[in-house]
Amino acid sequence: MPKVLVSDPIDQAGIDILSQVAQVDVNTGLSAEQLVGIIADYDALMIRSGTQVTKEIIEAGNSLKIIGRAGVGVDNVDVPAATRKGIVVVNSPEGNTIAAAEHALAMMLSMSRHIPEANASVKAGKWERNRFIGVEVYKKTLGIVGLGKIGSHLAAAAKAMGMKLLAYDPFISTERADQLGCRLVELELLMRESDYITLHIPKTPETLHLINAEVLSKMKPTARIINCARGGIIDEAALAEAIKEGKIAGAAIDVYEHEPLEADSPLRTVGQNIVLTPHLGASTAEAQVNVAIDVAEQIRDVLLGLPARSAVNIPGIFPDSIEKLKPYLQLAETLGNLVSQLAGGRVDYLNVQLQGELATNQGQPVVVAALKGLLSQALRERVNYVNASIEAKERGIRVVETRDASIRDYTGSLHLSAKGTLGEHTVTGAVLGESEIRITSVDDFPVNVSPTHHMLFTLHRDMPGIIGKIGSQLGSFNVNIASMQVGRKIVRGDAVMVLSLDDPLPEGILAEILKVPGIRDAYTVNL
Ligand SMILES: NC(=O)C1=CN([C@@H]2O[C@H](COP(=O)(O)OP(=O)(O)OC[C@H]3O[C@@H](n4cnc5c(N)ncnc54)[C@H](O)[C@@H]3O)[C@@H](O)[C@H]2O)C=CC1
Ligand SMILES: O=C(O)CCC(=O)C(=O)O
Repeated sequence: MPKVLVSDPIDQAGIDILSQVAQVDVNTGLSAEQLVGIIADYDALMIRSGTQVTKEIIEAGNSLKIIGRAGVGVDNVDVPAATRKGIVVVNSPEGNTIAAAEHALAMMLSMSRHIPEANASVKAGKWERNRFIGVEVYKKTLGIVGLGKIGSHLAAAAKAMGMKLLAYDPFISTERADQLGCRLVELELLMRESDYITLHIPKTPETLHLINAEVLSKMKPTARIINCARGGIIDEAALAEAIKEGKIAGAAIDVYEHEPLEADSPLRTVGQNIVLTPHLGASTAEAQVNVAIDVAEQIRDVLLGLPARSAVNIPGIFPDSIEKLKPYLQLAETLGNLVSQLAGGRVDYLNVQLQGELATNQGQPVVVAALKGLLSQALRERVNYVNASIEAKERGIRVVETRDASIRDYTGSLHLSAKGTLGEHTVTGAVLGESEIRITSVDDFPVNVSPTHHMLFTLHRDMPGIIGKIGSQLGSFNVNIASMQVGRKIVRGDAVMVLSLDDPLPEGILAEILKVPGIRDAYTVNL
């Protein structure tokens, strides 16, 4: 019988499901070393946010087939390490949406009406009615950062309470924001105009300390901020200082850069203008049953050899023919990611054309893979083969699939065009041999390059000296070029340059490149 380790408190409904197919050991509060010591005995690991599933634990888990996160964020799992080891990571993308949105709402209201301090005061025997004059949220402006599942639910509730809504989400269409009654704006404007700001974004390298001292300084002195998303999105020291110095009116925080919150955290000494809860966003009876059942069912299915419905790292829904399609899925994902970065974040249209032999195949998985790539900048590991189409639909992205079997430049190729904030861009790619992926055109200029982690694309006039100038610009920023190729249709006309780089492009370099005479556009891409 397979063995499942449950290392965080999980609702009994989940344990009951797992027990149908496995021996279940509930062992919470283990240290990382203890987990490394015992994990080799287990086929599955089920966690909440308390367990950090590190590379060392994954490497020691020689029998592990699946890690189930009973919740949304998988930032406490080293997903790349699990993927490399062939371990499926699953989550529950929607099981606690309502709970988290309601917690943010509760935080906003309790902060506005001083509920925690008033409660403590009455329990201490006092009756201080004049000390606790609050403010109403009615007709106030709520700025929602991240208009995904939780942000959208909160928008509906806040609208019903008579609040005006602003939203910042570079990956959501204006139409979707309009539907939710939100005015889509840039972060700076949201920070300036909102009376309440609430964060509902994932923690990624881009969102780490997104709300720093400078961003906090844009807030009105009467404004308040709520973080029920992830610790580390707000710079905690800067937040504590902003409240202590009266630069902002208050904050309500559920999640912390280090959990449990350290004894000497500056947030603990802010005083009465801050409400702190110990990562309770998902802690409702309903949400805990939802996520436990959702994830336990997926663990049970995978242990029975069936696909998982919310795998964050590998496709879970395709039949056996997946082996044949695999290189094309990889191609589609890469091209989707590439075209989303060329077109700018807010893509509202994607055309996927299946060419050659691919046009005669099952197309849907390839389109889904392209969408997964397209949305990966916004949703990271939360977008998977199962939810990519729904996520795209919710973001108002129009998806069109076309086929042209007569295009035979390669056995099978894929042409993607997307329209976003930076205009319409196209990319084509093919699979060479068994599995070698190539980008074969960019904006209809022919090239033949392998995708790499860091790339630079330019649109320029084909004229003497331009390649050298770009080379020296990159050199002056200490960026090493691994390969370079120019694609053009006519001599001395327009051309694209594709550079594969060994290093990420530092900030500011694009502005310098755009100053080079003849360069029309330049894009950095990270694949
Ligand atoms: N406190 C708690 O107990 C809980 C916390 N969470 C956290 O809440 C967060 C949101 O969850 P969901 O709404 O389910 O996720 P979601 O994936 O549905 O929505 C996230 C949204 O953030 C947007 N986004 C991504 N990067 C962005 C950026 N740099 N700037 C602005 N927007 C950006 C995406 O376009 C997306 O619309 C996650 O971090 C999740 O882990 C979720 C449940 C419970
Ligand atoms: O497991 C929990 O209680 C935390 C939930 C959470 O943060 C999430 O689902 O992302």
